[in-house]
Amino acid sequence: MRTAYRVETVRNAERELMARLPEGTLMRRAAAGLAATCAGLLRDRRGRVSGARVVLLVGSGDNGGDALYAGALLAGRSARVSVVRLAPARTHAAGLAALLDAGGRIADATDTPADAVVAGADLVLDGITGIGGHGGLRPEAVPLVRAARASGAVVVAVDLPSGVTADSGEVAGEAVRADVTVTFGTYKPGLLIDPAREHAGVLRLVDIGLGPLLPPVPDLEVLQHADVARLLPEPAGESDKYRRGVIGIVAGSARYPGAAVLAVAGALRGGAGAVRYVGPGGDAVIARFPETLVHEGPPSKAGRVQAWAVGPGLGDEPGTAEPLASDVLASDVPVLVDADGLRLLDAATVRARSAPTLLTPHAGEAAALLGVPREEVEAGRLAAVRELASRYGATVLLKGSTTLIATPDPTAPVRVNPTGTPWLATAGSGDILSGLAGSLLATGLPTHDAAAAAAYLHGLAARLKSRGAPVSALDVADGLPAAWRNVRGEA
Ligand SMILES: NC(=O)C1=CN([C@@H]2O[C@H](COP(=O)(O)OP(=O)(O)OC[C@H]3O[C@@H](n4cnc5c(N)ncnc54)[C@H](OP(=O)(O)O)[C@@H]3O)[C@@H](O)[C@H]2O)[C@@H](O)CC1
Ligand SMILES: [K+]
Repeated sequence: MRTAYRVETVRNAERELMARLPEGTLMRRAAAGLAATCAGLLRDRRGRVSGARVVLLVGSGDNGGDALYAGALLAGRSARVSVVRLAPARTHAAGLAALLDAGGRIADATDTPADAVVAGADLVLDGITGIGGHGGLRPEAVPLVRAARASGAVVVAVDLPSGVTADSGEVAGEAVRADVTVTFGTYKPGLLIDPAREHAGVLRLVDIGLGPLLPPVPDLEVLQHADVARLLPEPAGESDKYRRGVIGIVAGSARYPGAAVLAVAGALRGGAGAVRYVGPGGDAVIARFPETLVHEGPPSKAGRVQAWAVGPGLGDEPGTAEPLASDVLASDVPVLVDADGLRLLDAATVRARSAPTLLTPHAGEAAALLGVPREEVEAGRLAAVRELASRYGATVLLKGSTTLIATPDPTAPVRVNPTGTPWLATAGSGDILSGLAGSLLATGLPTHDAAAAAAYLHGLAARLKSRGAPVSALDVADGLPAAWRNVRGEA
């Protein structure tokens, strides 16, 4: 599992560690890891480090210090290293001295404009701001950062791309776009959540000895194959279909019968022993999946289920979606609410439920629930998912370029789903996810585990099926068994 911690927590751990070590040890460790990564990138690019042109963009804090010490190490290997200081009077003095000693030069006090110096680089090291930065890049940094991007140099961010918000993944104004980010001690939330994540490129974590001093519960966690494999249900020899769990799907409408088929397609691959379908799409469902148990009356009369998934394609006709959703929410089993089911959702009703609720909005639906513009949710995904979970007393899976899962407990880590492909943004793929997550809920997984395992398998199935090409929602459903095996290391 990958974990991320907020700046305040990182600083506390760093302070404790620094008190036990000789001065400067942490920065030297950070710089050594940074220089090793840069050397590897330069070897990949031009075969050797010697003679490579490296430009350091150095701000006024310790982030610049890291860049300067790493620059000194590269200069010691005969790279041609120049530093452009953004705040010459406040540059890390010992780092600058080390660089100059090793043969580096100052480029901001010459006749050549700094952006021209940057334009000639093989590698640009962004040491403008790290965890001490606030707000986007300041105006004097913008032309330099644009020149770095335009030059074709490899851009390596030190700890974080400068200009992104470490704790939230927000980007206020302009920020560095890195090819690689070398981060120290632990990941920070901004490296894992869009829009900042997009600025970070490939992530490398350098161990500076912080691990034992970080608290056991992180702010974010990113599950990986082994974590998801542990969550997936495994039928015991004596399991019959009822013991494996029955999922009830309430989806589709005269206008959107396909949503019923897609939600059932997801549910059939989620491990439940049987899928019950309730709604007007029964004929279409049976035609495609004859193993489904279909029912036309209200969900409460459909027979026993261990979980419900309600919402995909229910439509917005008054008098149809609402009674179905209300009936399901009145049940005493876990309920997943998606799409049209979210439209009329009342926080008090959800909070009063006796069993857990899982909401699976995309940014637009989340914005409607919160009463804010969609752009606000997209810019601040972490705050939005936390706020929704707290307001509704529910687990919330916020879909999108980085899918986030929050529980109502504000001290519990938010999960970030690492799988997926941009091709997954396709009609009906959310319906598959609803069925799949509902099915995992019916097998007895806790809500946040069902949500995390479903998002992971769904994104992986899309990736396996897509391999760079467009995928349809049904392709994703078809890819789920392979994703399941892949997670368990069986394929
Ligand atoms: N602590 C440790 O043990 C270790 C720390 N390490 C390293 O230190 C980094 C943290 O260093 P830090 O605390 O000095 O802050 P840092 O990120 O350099 O920036 C703060 C400076 O920037 C300025 N500034 C702020 N916003 C700005 C903006 N938008 N645009 C431009 N300038 C802006 C602000 O000054 P201001 O102008 O706001 O007064 C302030 O002077 C950390 O990320 C890691 O790289 C590693 O070596 C491992 C060991
Ligand atoms: K940086």
